[in-house]
Amino acid sequence: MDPVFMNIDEVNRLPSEQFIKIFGNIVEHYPAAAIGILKNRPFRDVGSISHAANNYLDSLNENEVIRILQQHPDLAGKLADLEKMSPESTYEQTSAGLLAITSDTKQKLSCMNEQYSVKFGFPYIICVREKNSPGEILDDIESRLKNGREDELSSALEEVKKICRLRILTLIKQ
Ligand SMILES: NC(=O)N[C@H]1NC(=O)NC1=O
Repeated sequence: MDPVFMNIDEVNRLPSEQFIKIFGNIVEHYPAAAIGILKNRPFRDVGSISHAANNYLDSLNENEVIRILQQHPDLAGKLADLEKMSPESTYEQTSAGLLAITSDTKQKLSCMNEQYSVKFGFPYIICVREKNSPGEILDDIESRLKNGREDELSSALEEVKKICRLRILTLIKQ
């Protein structure tokens, strides 16, 4: 991922198309989020960008939320194998150690991912940069598999917000 470090004044001065280009993947493959927060400029600080993104995400209906969840690559899944993930996801999954797991762990993860999406109708999403190891992620998916659909839908959206916040922080010089 090419790091872009801007300060908040530079962010506020960016032409709209540039803003959308740079912030277009703060929500995975969903540039509509960057477009949706443009009107909130000028931002006071990095926190207010992430606040605007959270408000945008909270304004979406269930179908739109599910569409967003479906944009995320599975953890250590097919897209990772094919090296076809976005630079942001590649960075995140690498930093959580997911691209260097044993085939046993990979198989467990794949099996639980499958159970999860069959049960809930959307993929398992977690902000992996907040987890220390693949083992912690396996424990999380195992425990979340026991939840009901409504709870999981809102947990998944909260995880998208965490991923989004960390992606915004990566772009801004503080
Ligand atoms: N499935 C899923 O949670 N994917 C992701 N999570 C994260 O932090 N980056 C991703 O690509």
